[in-house]
Amino acid sequence: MDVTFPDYAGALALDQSQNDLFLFNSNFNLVRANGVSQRLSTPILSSCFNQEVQALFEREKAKGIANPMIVGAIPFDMDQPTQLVAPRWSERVTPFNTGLSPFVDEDFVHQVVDQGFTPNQMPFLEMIEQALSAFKGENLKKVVLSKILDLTLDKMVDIPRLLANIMGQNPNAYHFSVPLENSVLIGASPELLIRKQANKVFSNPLAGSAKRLQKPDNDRQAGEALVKSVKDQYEHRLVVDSIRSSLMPLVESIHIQPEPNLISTPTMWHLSTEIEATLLTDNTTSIFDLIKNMHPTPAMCGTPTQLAKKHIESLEPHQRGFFSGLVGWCDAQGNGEWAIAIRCAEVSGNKVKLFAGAGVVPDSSPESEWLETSAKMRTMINAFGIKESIL
Ligand SMILES: C=C(O[C@@H]1C=C(C(=O)O)C=C[C@H]1O)C(=O)O
Repeated sequence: MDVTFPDYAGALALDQSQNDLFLFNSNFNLVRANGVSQRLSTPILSSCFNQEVQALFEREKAKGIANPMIVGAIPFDMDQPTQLVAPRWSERVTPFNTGLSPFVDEDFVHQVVDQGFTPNQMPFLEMIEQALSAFKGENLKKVVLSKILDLTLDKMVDIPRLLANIMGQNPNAYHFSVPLENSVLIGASPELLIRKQANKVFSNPLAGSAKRLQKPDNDRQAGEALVKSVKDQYEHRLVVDSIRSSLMPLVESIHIQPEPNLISTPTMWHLSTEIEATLLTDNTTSIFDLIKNMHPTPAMCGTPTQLAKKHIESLEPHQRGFFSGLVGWCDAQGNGEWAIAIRCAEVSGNKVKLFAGAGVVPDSSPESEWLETSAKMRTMINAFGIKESIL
């Protein structure tokens, strides 16, 4: 049966006229929200952040909302302002699963009028070389470096239709559409920083990547080679070790898969580890406290965190903003889910920014990191229906 966009949007309860819809969809929760009752832009690391969250929830409760929600985005740099809101309307329902996937809206096509990378290929390769020389002198073990692709498209982007395409093309991802001040942050992330349900927490870090290939045999071999790659296993282990040590002081028990799984998105292979923990009893740890301990993991930043962050600030010519930050929701009862803002775009009218990063360790090669970051941008290039070869 042919599935048209209106059918698909109907199944998603996507309102085609709403450009300011917040949506977050995982295998566990579909959260939709709309309008702004209160805003919270205080940086998450600010000393008054937790008090402000409490005060915001209290004011919502005073309006008669039993279990208010906060939705939005947290930047890569936790000292920068958040864009969080208590919405006027929200709902959390069982996740979207209509059996309509896969859905590709063949008529949703964009042409690229103008494009530019920051940094361009040559300066990107030099940036990676500089990172490689930084491993020699210091205690640096891994640094994640990124590039931005700025696109001007031939027409304004229809956000609900883009979202339907993202969901149809990437059925297993964390789907999100988050209205920001002057743009919409929208994408299909494969990576979960944290889901919290009462005193149970779950995290699913990824690190170590290979591009999917067209021919099934080659594709399978690329996945197998990733599992055997000492470099990628090392890159991955740094992330898992960091999450273990950030959760340890807060949990009663923790279970971490001994070896990573191989997982795939339509465009990439990744090494993936599932982590489950139970918080200490009588614990007042909020999901934001957990985020403060965990974010940014070495999957987005590097190891050791502060040193890697310093290198990112000096090597990357762009500001990441919300890219490689977090998108999600939480409620006043302490539940919530925050995915990492990757495989996504910031869209404003017909202007689009794509982002992709890659973990650099001493065995990395600059050319491979360029190719890996381009491959990661494919998720969104495909979702926009961009046919020309621009990467
Ligand atoms: C930073 C990105 O991806 C992250 C980096 C990975 C890696 O270096 O192998 C893998 C998955 C993500 O944790 C991105 O997609 O932009």
